[in-house]
Amino acid sequence: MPLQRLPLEDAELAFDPHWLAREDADALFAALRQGIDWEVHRIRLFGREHDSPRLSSWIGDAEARYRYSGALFEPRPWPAALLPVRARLSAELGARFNSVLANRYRDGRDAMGWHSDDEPELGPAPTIASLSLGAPRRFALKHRRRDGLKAALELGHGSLLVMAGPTQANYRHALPRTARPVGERINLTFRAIRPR
Ligand SMILES: O=C(O)CCC(=O)C(=O)O
Ligand SMILES: [Fe+2]
Repeated sequence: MPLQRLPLEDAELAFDPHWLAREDADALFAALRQGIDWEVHRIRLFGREHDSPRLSSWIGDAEARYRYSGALFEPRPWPAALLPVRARLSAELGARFNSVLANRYRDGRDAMGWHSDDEPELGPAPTIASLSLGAPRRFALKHRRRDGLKAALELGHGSLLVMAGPTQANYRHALPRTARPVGERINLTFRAIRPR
């Protein structure tokens, strides 16, 4: 099934719940869980440094340095398992991704707070391709200025969500904590970074 446009005013979203076949998603999850050097990134929130509540790795081509939540990240090299995924995304989306932020949510306490991916390195209308593996989690979006404009969707194993155009300028998004018992999840956000 191809990517389906999701109707949400002031956003440009496309979704495919089964972008990766089950077996391919299983294999990629296992390869990344074991093959990435997962770290706890420090993030700045309201002027204070904290450990982020998840494991992360910033991966990319050498030029893809990235300032994220107040810290500068030098990219790690691409794991072999990600190269065919990057090539397929680039071909299907007509976008040239040079980096990916990998996040691993160990259980329902791991999460990501409200933010927009609007760092200057991404440019004004970035195309960000978000591939999810493992346990399904709820992903929420809310408009930055227009009260009541919001959406939520479940990002399951092998699903692809593409956020493009004005989405980051107009919306924040989050991966909320949950008290439900949930298994591990890995999310990959493919990005095109323009070096400063
Ligand atoms: O885990 C997710 O689905 C969200 C990740 C995200 O928003 C990000 O990496 O910027
Ligand atoms: Fe994000």
